[in-house]
Amino acid sequence: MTDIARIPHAWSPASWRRFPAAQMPNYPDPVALEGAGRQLSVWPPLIFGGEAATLRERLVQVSRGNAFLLQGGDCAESFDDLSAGTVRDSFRVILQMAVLLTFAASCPVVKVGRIAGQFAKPRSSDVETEGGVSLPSYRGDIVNGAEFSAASRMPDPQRLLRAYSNSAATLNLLRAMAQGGFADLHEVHRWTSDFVRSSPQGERFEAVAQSITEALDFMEACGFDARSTPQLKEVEFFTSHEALHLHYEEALTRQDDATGRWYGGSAHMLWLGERTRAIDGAHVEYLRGIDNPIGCKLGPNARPDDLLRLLDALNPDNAEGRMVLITRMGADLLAERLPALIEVVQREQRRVVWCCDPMHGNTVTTSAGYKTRDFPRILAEARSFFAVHAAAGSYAGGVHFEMTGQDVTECTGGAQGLTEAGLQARYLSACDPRLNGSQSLELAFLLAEMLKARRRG
Ligand SMILES: O=C[C@H](O)[C@H](O)COP(=O)(O)O
Ligand SMILES: C=C(OP(=O)(O)O)C(=O)O
Ligand SMILES: [Mn+2]
Repeated sequence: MTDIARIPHAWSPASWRRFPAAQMPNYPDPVALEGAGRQLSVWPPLIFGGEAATLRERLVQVSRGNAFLLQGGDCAESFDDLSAGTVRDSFRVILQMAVLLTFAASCPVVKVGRIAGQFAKPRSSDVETEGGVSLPSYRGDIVNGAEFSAASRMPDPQRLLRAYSNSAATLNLLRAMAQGGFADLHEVHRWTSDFVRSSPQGERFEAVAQSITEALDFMEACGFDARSTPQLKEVEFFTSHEALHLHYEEALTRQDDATGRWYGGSAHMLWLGERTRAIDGAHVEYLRGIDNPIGCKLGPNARPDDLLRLLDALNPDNAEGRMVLITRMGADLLAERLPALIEVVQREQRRVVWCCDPMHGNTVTTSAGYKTRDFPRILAEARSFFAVHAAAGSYAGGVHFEMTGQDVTECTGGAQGLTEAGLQARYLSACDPRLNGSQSLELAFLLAEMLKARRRG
């Protein structure tokens, strides 16, 4: 394999087309695909380069150990699920998690959703077989439909346009909620959804919310105008998704007038998946040329040498705030495999944010055919991530997880005691199992404890 950055050629938003692209769908009508790309390329970008640059500044603070990254959302957003309710419910759970960490551990939290564009999925197999019938796998709503029928599984370029408009509508609501009063700390009691309120986690959260309200009342009684302080009234919220569908990403790439830099215009942060991070592949080629913060998933088989070559290609200047390394090794393997990666980053003095995805290395399929993850194993990987970093003198900078604000039954375990038999009650995910609102809060309480312990040394 030859590293892409060592092959002399000029980068452009389309230069990825010269390299092998893993996980791309097979479109029956390539002309229609190019047409959809042309349409997207004249529509406005969803984010501005300046916003991506702001996220990089926030990530500099994470890499220096002054803040914590919280990145979460659906495994796969679905077109039909878009409503004010679904967006609001996910957003408020992330707000709740962030406020818990900020309050309990006095740690600023950088909030990034897997939202407003998380529509493309890599799959382990190109085909899915049911009752003796084999069809192309579901690859996310931007490509084809989840329903098991030949018509639905046919890749359709019009879906790129729908992905754009769903993302725009989602982002519009997120921006309104972040800045229009919903995220005001005075509203903290409204962030708990009804089904979480009655759970043990909901009660625990309400106790924290009460303390926050009392702190605000105290500040106001002292004459501090908490109601018009932007830091208390608004939040910064960023979007992200896996940069998998390169026709879509190419079409939304824009050059910043002021700086001449290229930005991916589909989200603030984009990441490389575990299955698309080949050093000679199209996904690395696309991402190396844009200036957004870039994530890179690292599974248990990632070798130190692979990581160095990726960092050379994606961040040749070793700029701070550019790279987020998202390890997803599984609770059993992390302690064995992560130290070598940390060591090479330390030895080569690479500037990165280390983030833990405790979901993707812990997926199992039940005998009834549900993909699930056991909550205690998710917590175990998160704990192990903190412990390994602490032992190496490295900063555990964030977590990346799949969640929804809905009352789903997709991951087993947690305070609700969800069992395998209970999964079928409300298993709604189109792809991987997500934490529900209550399990997400439970994870946040554990993280808060670990952050607090670290702060106290
Ligand atoms: O997040 C996505 C999944 O982990 C990925 O699509 C692989 O899932 P699969 O093994 O069911 O294909
Ligand atoms: C596919 C995903 O992850 P990974 O690339 O780590 O398997 C994902 O984040 O949904
Ligand atoms: Mn997933």
